[in-house]
Amino acid sequence: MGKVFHVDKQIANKNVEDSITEWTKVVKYGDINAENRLFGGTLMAWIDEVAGTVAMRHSGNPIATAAIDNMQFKQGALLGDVLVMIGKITYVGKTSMEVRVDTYVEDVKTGMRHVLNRAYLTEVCIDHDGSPCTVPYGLNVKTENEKAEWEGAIKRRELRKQRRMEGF
Ligand SMILES: CCCCCCCCCCCCCCCC(=O)SCCNC(=O)CCNC(=O)[C@H](O)C(C)(C)COP(=O)(O)OP(=O)(O)OC[C@H]1O[C@@H](n2cnc3c(N)ncnc32)[C@H](O)[C@@H]1OP(=O)(O)O
Repeated sequence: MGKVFHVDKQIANKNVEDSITEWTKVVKYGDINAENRLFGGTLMAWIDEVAGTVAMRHSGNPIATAAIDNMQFKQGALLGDVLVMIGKITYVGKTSMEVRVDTYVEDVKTGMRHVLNRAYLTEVCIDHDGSPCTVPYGLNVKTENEKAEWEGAIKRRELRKQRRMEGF
């Protein structure tokens, strides 16, 4: 586990582009089921890793995934497909961050990308004993898109809170 920041409040802001993370993966034999399709669980693990990397790059701190929203598979990916995964931070709370990960299948002939999955993940900064700690950096929200994501994140946060209060 990396070094842990110990701050009571956020010390500075970072930009969304400071931690944007893009991964390209080719679907290989070890990733597919008997129908030559990418396992959903494998994709979930990759999404988790992309989001975790974004959150670690934003906070400079160890993190844990608290929640993953919305794992709809809009289409499947097949053996040999090229996947592009783009993760970006959308919101920073006191100890948690929301990260959006978009996954596309890219047609290598045309460069066209088709959406496979969109997920929002809640990543929490943790200290040496695994307890939540302050995210050292806030977020500069500059563009209209970034503002819309931030406002959407506040609504999603409320929904998650409500779900937790209802016990699931
Ligand atoms: C330096 C650069 C290096 C880059 C190089 C990268 C290298 C490559 C990286 C690979 C990256 C892999 C990334 C994998 C990441 C895992 O796989 S982690 C493993 C799976 N996850 C876990 O084990 C977590 C288990 N859960 C827990 O430990 C605790 O529930 C947590 C998450 C620490 C939260 O603790 P808690 O006491 O319940 O927290 P609580 O005080 O109630 O809430 C704290 C915050 O979390 C939020 N929260 C808590 N529970 C939830 C929930 N269920 N839903 C939504 N929000 C929640 C709260 O709203 C609150 O937010 P703020 O208002 O403070 O912003």
